[in-house]
Amino acid sequence: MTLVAGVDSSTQSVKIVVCDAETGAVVRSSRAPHPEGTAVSAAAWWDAYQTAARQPGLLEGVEAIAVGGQQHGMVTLDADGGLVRDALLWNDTRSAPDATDLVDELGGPQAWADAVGTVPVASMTITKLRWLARSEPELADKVAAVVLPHDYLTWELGGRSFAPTTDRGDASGTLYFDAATNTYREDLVRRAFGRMIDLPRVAAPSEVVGHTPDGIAIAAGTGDNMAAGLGLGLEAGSAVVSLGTSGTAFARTTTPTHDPTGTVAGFADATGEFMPLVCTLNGARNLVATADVLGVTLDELARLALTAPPGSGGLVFLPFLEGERTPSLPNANGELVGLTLSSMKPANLARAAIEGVLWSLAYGVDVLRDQAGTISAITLTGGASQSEAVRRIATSVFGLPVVVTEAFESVAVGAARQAAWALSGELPTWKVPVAGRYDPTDADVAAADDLMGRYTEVLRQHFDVPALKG
Ligand SMILES: Nc1ncnc2c1ncn2[C@@H]1O[C@H](COP(=O)(O)OP(=O)(O)O)[C@@H](O)[C@H]1O
Ligand SMILES: O=C(CO)[C@@H](O)[C@H](O)COP(=O)(O)O
Repeated sequence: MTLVAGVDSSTQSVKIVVCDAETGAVVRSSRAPHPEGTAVSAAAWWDAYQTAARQPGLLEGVEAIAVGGQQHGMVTLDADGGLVRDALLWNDTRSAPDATDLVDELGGPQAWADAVGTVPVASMTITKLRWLARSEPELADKVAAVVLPHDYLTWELGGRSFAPTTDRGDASGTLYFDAATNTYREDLVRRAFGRMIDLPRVAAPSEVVGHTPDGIAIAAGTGDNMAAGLGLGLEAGSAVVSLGTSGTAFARTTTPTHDPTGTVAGFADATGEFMPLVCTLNGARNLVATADVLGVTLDELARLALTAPPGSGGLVFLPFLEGERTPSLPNANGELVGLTLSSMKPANLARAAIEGVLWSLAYGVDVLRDQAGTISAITLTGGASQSEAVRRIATSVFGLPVVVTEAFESVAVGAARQAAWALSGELPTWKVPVAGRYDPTDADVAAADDLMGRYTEVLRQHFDVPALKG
């Protein structure tokens, strides 16, 4: 059996899977936690990878490996390859004013949508470059190169024996890469940082970029969402909704998108096509926080939520516990609206948290449809997709068929599939372990419409969101 490995280096942890290159079946796996916080040393991710990889026999017989990594994080290297400062992560909002400045300087949101397919918000690497140049000029002076989390791990995996590489999927999240022409926009780097820096070479989707000291072929790797797309075999016409630390909704298109409202980011995927994507800062952790407040486990939260009616008795939970990126409200706090003697029940709060987190992505799917065309089903993935309540409530929030998988590390498996592609030169067809499909009833579709109306109205009343659809 030919074996390949995939790595998911995401916000909260690293996961490694070893798969049969022919079928994709996972034969071994391991994981290790990442440090908390929105500014983290990239060395800690490499340490976590090494801890997970030390599991006896894990990588035995593996012939190729690839890394899917959390997107956008700014990893700064000096001329000797040392880390200049902690990486600022995708969910670090300190560069929000820099995003506003960059949007204005280029001539507004449409100019950015035209240039690189995406309007800057604090998550994007380019805004972090500007923040660094403005806020820490002495450190900025030391920066020779900037790479993304997956680029850094790929480089370390190769024992730093080749120059850093990236792929067009992850590069498209920097906002100084134009995925329509596959070129870096050096003018935008200079605009943000004041000078040019070394950037990783953009490898082809099925390329072997180097080898580990043990002789394992290393594939290009990609962003975690792009890897999940590969792991789930995403095709045009459906969307993936991921509930990890972030919430994301993304589709696959053959042409680039350019959404000037900033809701949909015009990223590239890991196959050579495009991946329009909506991302929120508030995924699974809002559910964890709600379970904590209610003093219950995540399983109990799910059981409780399923005892409440659709609409949670009138409770509306705007899930902005970590500020928000889509819509762009970096300084927002969450809101719980509609408290009455009858609605203020633990079960309603449990369900409202799930409805709120899913609603923000249902809103995203609505806008995604405008950009990507028909979306006729949703596949759920990410840590919180294992919640029975999330799975069952999703149909009455999206009003669409919802496909769920067995417990499945879609990012790590997608990275492994890319490794198999690089090894053989053929993208293998792997079976996705689908556990079930929930088709919405007429009542679910009506509940989804009602929820969308109520949430959009509360959002409109409580926050200034000029580009709000509907
Ligand atoms: N049954 C569940 N219900 C809700 N949240 C869950 C459940 N299982 C795991 N999670 C949450 O999912 C998150 C981890 O998901 P994951 O996709 O691995 O995140 P990331 O890729 O961002 O590190 C954690 O916050 C964890 O608490
Ligand atoms: O910023 C984005 C997508 O644009 C996030 O989706 C990050 O890629 C982090 O992902 P998770 O750690 O939540 O999987």
